[in-house]
Amino acid sequence: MSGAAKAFRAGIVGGTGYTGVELLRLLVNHPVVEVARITSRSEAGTAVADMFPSLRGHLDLEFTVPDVAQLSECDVVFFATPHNVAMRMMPELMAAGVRVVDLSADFRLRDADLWSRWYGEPHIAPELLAQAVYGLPEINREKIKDAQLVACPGCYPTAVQLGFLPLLEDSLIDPMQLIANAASGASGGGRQAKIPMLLAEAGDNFNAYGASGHRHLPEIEQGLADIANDPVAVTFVPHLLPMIRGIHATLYAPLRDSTLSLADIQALFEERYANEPFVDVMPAGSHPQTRYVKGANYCRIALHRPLDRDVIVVLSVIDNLVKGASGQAVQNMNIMLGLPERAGLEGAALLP
Ligand SMILES: NC(=O)C1=CN([C@@H]2O[C@H](COP(=O)(O)OP(=O)(O)OC[C@H]3O[C@@H](n4cnc5c(N)ncnc54)[C@H](OP(=O)(O)O)[C@@H]3O)[C@@H](O)[C@H]2O)C=CC1
Ligand SMILES: CC(=O)N[C@@H](CCC(=O)OP(=O)(O)O)C(=O)O
Repeated sequence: MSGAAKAFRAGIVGGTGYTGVELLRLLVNHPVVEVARITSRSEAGTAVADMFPSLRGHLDLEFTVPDVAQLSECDVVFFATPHNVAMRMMPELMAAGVRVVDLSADFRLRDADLWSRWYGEPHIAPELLAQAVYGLPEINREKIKDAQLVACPGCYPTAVQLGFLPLLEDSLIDPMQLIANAASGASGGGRQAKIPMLLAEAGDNFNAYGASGHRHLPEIEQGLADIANDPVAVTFVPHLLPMIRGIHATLYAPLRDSTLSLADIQALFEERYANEPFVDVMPAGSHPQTRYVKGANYCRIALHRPLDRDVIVVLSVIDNLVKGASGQAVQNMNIMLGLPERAGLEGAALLP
């Protein structure tokens, strides 16, 4: 454990969940950011390395109860809490001038009424929704630089938006007929997940859920409509896969111009993502696997045009806890603090 102080101090609210411990895993290797505060109401006073022995030797810190004054001493505060928590503390933290990266859904939707329809209670801080910048760097990098509050995208919305993005930006597909089938590992349900995530329920099984309407649908449609500059309609069906980490999204889009070849579209994707440090366009016709991104901050994408028909199939994979949550949060923090975007996120995926 190095005793040398680093240049920036980070706080984490909600450090005992999967995204909290993933933030810790990434930040202990960050060259210039140190975790100075980490909160848990239930584990206050417990050493972080006692709760998470995976961090023994990396971090000498105890959980404390969430306290705005203490958090205000940090350069950036992450919320790794369930929905409906960050919005309660946000007005006070924002007034204290703290910069915040929220991993929950509290500030992802711009419309407070839409938010409360999907999240089940009135929004506590609707006046802050307009200030929140949606934290998908591939779209909002410039706005993220100066943002005080960044709302990190959900895991499914990250995989889906990055897959459709170049096609919608160039109006190549019919935005009203998009289909996204996506499957997630069980860590997507969080550490407090209920019965469906038990090994005996989720193991050796595969099922769709939320097919009649999942809370990520309005977020996906809001993001894609911004990209398309037009209304979009997406049929989105999430599935639970018996694995720990990873999302595999299979996206289907009707092509507007049948004279475009797969090679043309591949070239478009390669050009659009050429300068993106964390989006990898694989050779056309390949099949990205979730293990190609396990533990890493990448989204890997591959394109298909089956039998040369007028449908583009995009395969998009991420690690739900990294590019889908904590890695993307660190990427946003790097942009906000003017640091190299890859700082702390250099690691390659874990294989096998
Ligand atoms: N798992 C994933 O793949 C992804 C998750 N997310 C989102 O990230 C967020 C965190 O998820 P996850 O890591 O699974 O953790 P949990 O949802 O299990 O949240 C756990 C943390 O929040 C703290 N917490 C709970 N209630 C409160 C409260 N009222 N005030 C302060 N702290 C509270 C808990 O500590 P204590 O109760 O001890 O205070 C605990 O540390 C969620 O919004 C989730 O939806 C986003 C993308 C992907
Ligand atoms: C497998 C599983 O249950 N996944 C979660 C979504 C993942 C997630 O945490 O969503 P947020 O980013 O919005 O928090 C679900 O479907 O509710």
